[in-house]
Amino acid sequence: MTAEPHTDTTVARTGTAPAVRLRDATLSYGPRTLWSGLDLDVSPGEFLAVLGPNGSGKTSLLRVLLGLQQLTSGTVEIAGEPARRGSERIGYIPQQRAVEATVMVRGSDLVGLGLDGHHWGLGLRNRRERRRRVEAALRAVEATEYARMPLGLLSGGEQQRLRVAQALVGDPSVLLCDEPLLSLDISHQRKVSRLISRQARETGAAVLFVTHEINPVLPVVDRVLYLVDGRFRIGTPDEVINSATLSELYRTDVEVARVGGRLVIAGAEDGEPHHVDEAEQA
Ligand SMILES: Nc1ncnc2c1ncn2[C@@H]1O[C@H](COP(=O)(O)OP(=O)(O)OP(=O)(O)O)[C@@H](O)[C@H]1O
Repeated sequence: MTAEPHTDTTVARTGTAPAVRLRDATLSYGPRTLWSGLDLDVSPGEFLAVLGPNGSGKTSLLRVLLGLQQLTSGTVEIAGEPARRGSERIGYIPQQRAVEATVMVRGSDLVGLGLDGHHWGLGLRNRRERRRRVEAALRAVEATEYARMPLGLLSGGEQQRLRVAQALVGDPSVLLCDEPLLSLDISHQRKVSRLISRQARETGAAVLFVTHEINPVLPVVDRVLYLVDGRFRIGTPDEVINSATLSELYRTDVEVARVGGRLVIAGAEDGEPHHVDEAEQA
């Protein structure tokens, strides 16, 4: 889609080299095109929320940036270089999968992989610095207490906080987060959102944050990429998450209301992806 609301001019305005750049990007699986003509620049320090119903291609976009999935056409660059597997510039919080109860790897070892998982042996060079950084990352997600326990014995939320620490510990230029708040309680949702946005502000990491629930991150989001059935819009939350734009994207009547600083969306075909749940209001 090429019309005016989708034109991405942030980088041109600020003059900063983009951390992520997609040009005329198309991704198809066989005859099915997930998205096409996607032009997107994400600046260092920017927080971009990636929204859309199930199957709209959000995770696939992250896989493209990770070099795990080839574009069908167009180009993708991370910090000026073509996307490639195993880039140490990228921190990645994958969509959560339960770890088998038999997995004996300790939480602190998982976090350490975020520092030297790309280069076997690097950790031996400076063990003290490595330990300091791992411990700081564990403290940041409040995981110190259980960091020595086997992963398989931890709750889903505890495991998730360790994945967040693993993604942050390497001080990445680009932080890719695939629904990182799932399975976290409200208090840890807030803490993790703030932690990720602080990382963006303080280290200049560009954040792409896939989520079905915009409200926990609304205060820290700079722009939104909203994908629906091959169509998309890019802009500030106000530019994109409004009744007119979402009705156009979903091709059905969608109502968006602001309630106490939160967005309530009704009528989207994916249910109500950003409605305020009871726990959130508590
Ligand atoms: N390697 C693949 N080959 C064929 N189809 C694929 C492949 N990977 C993903 N798909 C399909 O592409 C579509 C988009 O998948 P993707 O995981 O990117 O969606 P999503 O927006 O992240 O969805 P969700 O919100 O459910 O996580 C899905 O219908 C999926 O089945």
